Parts: sequence; C-alpha cells; structure tokens
Amino acid sequence: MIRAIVTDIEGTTSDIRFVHNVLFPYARQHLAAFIRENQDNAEVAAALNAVRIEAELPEADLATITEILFSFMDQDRKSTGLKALQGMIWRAGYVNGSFTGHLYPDVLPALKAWQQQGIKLYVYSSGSIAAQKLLFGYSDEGDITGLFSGYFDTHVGAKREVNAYHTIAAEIGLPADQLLFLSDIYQELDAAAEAGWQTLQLIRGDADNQSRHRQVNNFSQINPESI
Ligand SMILES: CSCCC(=O)C(=O)COP(=O)(O)O
Ligand SMILES: [Mg+2]
Repeated sequence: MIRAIVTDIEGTTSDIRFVHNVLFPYARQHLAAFIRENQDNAEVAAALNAVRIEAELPEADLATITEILFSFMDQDRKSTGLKALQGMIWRAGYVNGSFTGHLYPDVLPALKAWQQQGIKLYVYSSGSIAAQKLLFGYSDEGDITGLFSGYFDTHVGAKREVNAYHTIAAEIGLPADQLLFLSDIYQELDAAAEAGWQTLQLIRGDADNQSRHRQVNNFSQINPESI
C-alpha cells in the first residue's frame, strides 16, 4: 500500500522546456551580476565556497568561480552550490512576474486526489529546496506548496544514488515499499527501486525503451491503490 508519493520536477510535474528554455537562461543572464552584488551575503558566500570545494580550487577568486559556474551550467551539472545560486536568482523572476512555474495540467488534480486519500506528498529534485518551493509557490495554478509535506534536494545525495532514497525513506519515516517515486529518468528510478521503493516512469515526450519501470504518460493514469 502506497502511503507517500515523492515526485521529481523536471520532466515529471513540469515541462523540461520550462526548465531549460526559461529558468536556466534567466539564471545564466543574471548570474555574474548577482554574485558580484551579493558575494558578502552569508547564503551566497556559502554557495560560492561549496563550488570552490567541488571544483577543488579553494582559493579561486570571483572571476574564476564565475567561469566555473558557467561551465557547470553548460554541462547541466547538478552541483549543490550552483543549484543554491540558481534558486536565489530565480526568486526575483518569480516575484516580479517574469514567469510562473510550469505544471502539466494533470498534476494538480492528481496531487489533490492523492492527498484526499491520505497519501503524503513530497518533492525530490536536483533544484534546491528553495527553488522547488518557488516553482510550486508561484506555479501556473498559484501557490500549491500546501499540498507537500516535505522537500528533498541534493543535500540527501544525487538522484541516481541508492543511498539518497534510503535517507529520504528514513526522514519520511515509512518503509521503502510504501513509498512511490515518480520520475522521467530511468536511472533515478533504478536507484529508488534498488532502495526498495515502488517506481513509475513519466513519459511526457519520447518513448524510453531502456527502462524496466512501469510507464505512464501523465498523472491521471496513476492509481496508487493499484500499485
Ligand atoms: C526546482 S526547478 C529547477 C530544476 C533544476 O534545477 C534541475 O536541475 C532539474 O532537476 P530535476 O531533478 O527536477 O530533474
Ligand atoms: Mg526529471
């Protein structure tokens, strides 16, 4: 019996094109000025130091760190420091109305129905927890953060690492086989399944023939009671 559902964002609740064509370019456009103007802010300084450590350049100056961040963005690297900075930059875009967080139309009705059934809802994304709350707080359908009982980001580990799912299960406080992970990426689902979770793959676009996971095209096709 499924008692909690943990959902990915990009390619699962939200269109990959919103992340890659709207969010990422906005962060890229504002990154250099943002870190120059906010380098003394404690949160920004901590994120910059995390990037220095990740790049193994503990003495790197701001210009070098900026270059490294641009190269991380080119690689779509799921760097915890980069993700923290992107989340801080996106805040202005959401607040000033430059964009709203994309949600596929099937997502909100399904989340509401599952919550009504007593199923707890969580998010696990490579985007920082702050960025996740912004996307769902300023979504196309308004603020839907009240539906979620908790959020997880790369502080629990990368999404393709089995241990991340052990950590999330322990934090939620439920046995792994009562947890359902929704994602578009089969390698993330492989890691969750290895940790004992139930899995479902969202196929929002092209078919994925390499996957061994059950597949659906949208949230309306998911019935947690039949899993
Ligand atoms: C919180 S929205 C931005 C998502 C993001 O930065 C990203 O890298 C996508 O990661 P996901 O784990 O949701 O595929
Ligand atoms: Mg995804």
